Amino acid sequence: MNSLVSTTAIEAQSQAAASEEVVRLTDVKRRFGATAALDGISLTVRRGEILGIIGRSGAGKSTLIRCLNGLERADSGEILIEGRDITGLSEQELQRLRRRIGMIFQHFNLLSAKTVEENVALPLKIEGLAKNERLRRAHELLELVGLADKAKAYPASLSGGQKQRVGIARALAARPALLLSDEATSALDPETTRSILALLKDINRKLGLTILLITHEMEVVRGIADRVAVIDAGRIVEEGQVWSVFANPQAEITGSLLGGIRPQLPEHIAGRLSATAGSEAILSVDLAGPQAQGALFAELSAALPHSFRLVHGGIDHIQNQPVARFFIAVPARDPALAGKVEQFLTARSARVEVLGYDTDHA
Ligand SMILES: Nc1ncnc2c1ncn2[C@@H]1O[C@H](COP(=O)(O)OP(=O)(O)OP(=O)(O)O)[C@@H](O)[C@H]1O
Repeated sequence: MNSLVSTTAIEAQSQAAASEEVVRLTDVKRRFGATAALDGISLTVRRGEILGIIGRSGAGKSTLIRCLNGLERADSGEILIEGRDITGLSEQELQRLRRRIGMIFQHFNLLSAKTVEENVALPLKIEGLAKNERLRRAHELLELVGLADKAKAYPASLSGGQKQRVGIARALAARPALLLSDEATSALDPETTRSILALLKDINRKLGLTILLITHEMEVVRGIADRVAVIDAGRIVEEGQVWSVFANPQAEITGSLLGGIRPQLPEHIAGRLSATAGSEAILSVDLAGPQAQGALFAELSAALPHSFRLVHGGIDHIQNQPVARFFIAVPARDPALAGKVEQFLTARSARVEVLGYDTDHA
């Protein structure tokens, strides 16, 4: 049966109601002594969705993932997997639950003494499937992850990216309802990371697989997630569609995690900004959606000629939505000009901030 839940009528009903939610956490808490590792986490992951959970080291990501697969017990709160609360399950029931949850890890966790096909088939051996069935399924999965020719190889002869492909095939062997990815690309170089994220996205589309991934890299979230939840000190401090959180981060931690992949004011300019006076005012301009396509600056130029010059920035496309961030310089000789430019842009849904005055621009 393709479910964790046993077949009493009431349970079947509640499962149907919750079938679109593979995961639902409500006010989950877990302390270690004085440390609140999880301090009231509530979130949902819908079927077929990819949710990215991002946070700094120590934010609570591993504790969250361990609570989800039952390796850690929550102190309080509710954890529903496919509509069933797992917080009170016995060890034996948790083992059955884990079959519904595939996991991939930063360091792959492959068995070095077993071949690739044996690694992939292992979860099915535990399930009690006959050997020819196990190998048939393993080959099907190796085909899916592009490693059909490595079935007889040992993990030591594979690259990091190939090892993670084996890890993904193994995680999918028992047809899980949920794939948990624990920093699965953190040990990989950027190009291999991109290929693994593309593979996960492809599997998500082909199989409708629900994926919850934890990471400390916004690039990973940007590359694959539908929604993102930002975790800090055991709390979800921000949550939303990836493009919208990238376009308009609310929490300070989100802004800082985004720092590496959003345009930033070049350091040599930032370093010489004055808070009060200079030859140009430097403004940051954030835009998302149709307004971010670029016509806005042409309109600004037409409405207020010679009112600005572009300093830095660009347009990104996230989940097919344009997300733009520019830095512009407005001559300070007319003290009212920066205010007029700001007004023009904010009236058209841009977020504008005066960062300071450039003291050195000729
Ligand atoms: N078994 C434990 N005993 C004591 N403290 C713990 C334990 N597990 C986690 N913690 C503490 O709980 C907090 C959250 O830890 P957790 O490992 O969940 O964070 P994380 O976001 O996964 O960090 P990282 O990215 O570094 O793995 C940290 O302050 C950590 O020191």
